[in-house]
Amino acid sequence: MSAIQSLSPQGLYSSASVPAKISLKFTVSCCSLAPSPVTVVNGNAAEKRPQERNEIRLGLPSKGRMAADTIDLLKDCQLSVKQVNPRQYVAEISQLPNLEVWFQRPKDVVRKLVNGDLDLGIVGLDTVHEHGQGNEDLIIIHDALEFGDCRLSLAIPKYGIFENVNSIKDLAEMPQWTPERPLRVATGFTYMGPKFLKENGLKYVTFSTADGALEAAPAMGIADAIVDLVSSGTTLRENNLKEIEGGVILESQAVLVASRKSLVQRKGVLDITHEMLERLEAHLRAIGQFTVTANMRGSSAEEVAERVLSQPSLSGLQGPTISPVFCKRNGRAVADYYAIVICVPKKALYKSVQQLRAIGGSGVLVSPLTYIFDEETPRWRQLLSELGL
Ligand SMILES: Nc1ncnc2c1ncn2[C@@H]1O[C@H](COP(=O)(O)OP(=O)(O)OP(=O)(O)O)[C@@H](O)[C@H]1O
Ligand SMILES: O=P(O)(O)OC[C@H]1O[C@H](OP(=O)(O)OP(=O)(O)O)[C@H](O)[C@@H]1O
Ligand SMILES: [Mg+2]
Repeated sequence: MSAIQSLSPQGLYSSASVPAKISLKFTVSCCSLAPSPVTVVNGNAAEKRPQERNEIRLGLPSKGRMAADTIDLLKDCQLSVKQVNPRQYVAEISQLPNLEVWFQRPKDVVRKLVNGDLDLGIVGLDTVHEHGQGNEDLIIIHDALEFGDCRLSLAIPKYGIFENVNSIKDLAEMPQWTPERPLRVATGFTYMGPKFLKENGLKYVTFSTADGALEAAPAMGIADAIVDLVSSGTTLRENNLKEIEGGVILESQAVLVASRKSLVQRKGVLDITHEMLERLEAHLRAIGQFTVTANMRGSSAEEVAERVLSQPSLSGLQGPTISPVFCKRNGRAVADYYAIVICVPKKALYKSVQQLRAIGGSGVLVSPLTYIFDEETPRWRQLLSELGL
């Protein structure tokens, strides 16, 4: 987990800060980062200042590919978002009283966190970086919610003058780019795109922007390169474009992000954050694991434990649980068999089953795990230390 790093506001190419040799075609659509205005009627605030509200606000994506996955993830954490109809932008989570859920476009979630109109949000890391623009009030609470995986990448055509260009260094060294004929880049990432190219030594660049289907721009002759999100790579491939070495700007997935000010100053935000973090971590840890039980003949629990621990994939989370399985013999309860219970990473399941069999395990049962609650989540400890608490 980390707060947003190395995105200093100086990196933004505003018309005032763009180096003379780089011209920008687009106008960066600018949101006001100042607090919402307060209407004063007869000397009283007619509208509550953001700082004065009592409710805690969580912003979730109202539309797009993140929306459904966010609701599903919360549901899997037993946090069901009650939205009466899809056009209603406010909802609640009955398990978290005093929390209001507000559905907003992902970029507006970030803007409103910065403004103080939201306290917490779930969006892609790319959106946090692009629309947070290095604002130090934003703090990433959970950096890997395991959906919305993609990367922000620079891509160029596979053909023509780019045929042998395979790295960002090659691209920067191309003699074609001059003040009269700069590299033309199409991107919706008007903060991160220019910042990245500048940092990588591209001197003569212009940018244009569009809301979608950017991959068409090079073939249409509108741009030489694009900066856009890539997931499977299909859209790039289908449009004869390629990524190049050093051209990945950011690896992204869904994150839980908060306003540092809210966490520290607004009553209850830290408690709700703790509960959400615990539920998310318990669920996300569990989905990568199976519970495996097996029976094993042995003379004692210790002897069985030694056999189990001799295998590299069978140590479980904190070591195996081994319990005697009793049967009645000559009127006495005796244990010839022991039941072993371990947690196994999903990826290592088959290897673990093979190892269990190799040491005499039989009747192997595999079941999914729903939650793994640890004593305290490392992300919580790290958050407290980042907040200086
Ligand atoms: N191809 C993809 N695969 C996986 N995740 C993606 C992909 N494209 C985008 N994302 C993630 O989903 C987020 C939302 O993307 P989406 O296209 O739904 O909304 P948006 O681009 O913010 O909205 P709009 O296109 O209306 O401006 C992105 O910020 C990114 O984190
Ligand atoms: O690598 P892939 O799996 O092919 O995904 C990448 C595409 O997904 C996103 O587009 P989106 O579907 O959001 O469409 P839009 O940007 O044109 O609205 C992104 O802008 C790329 O175009
Ligand atoms: Mg899109």
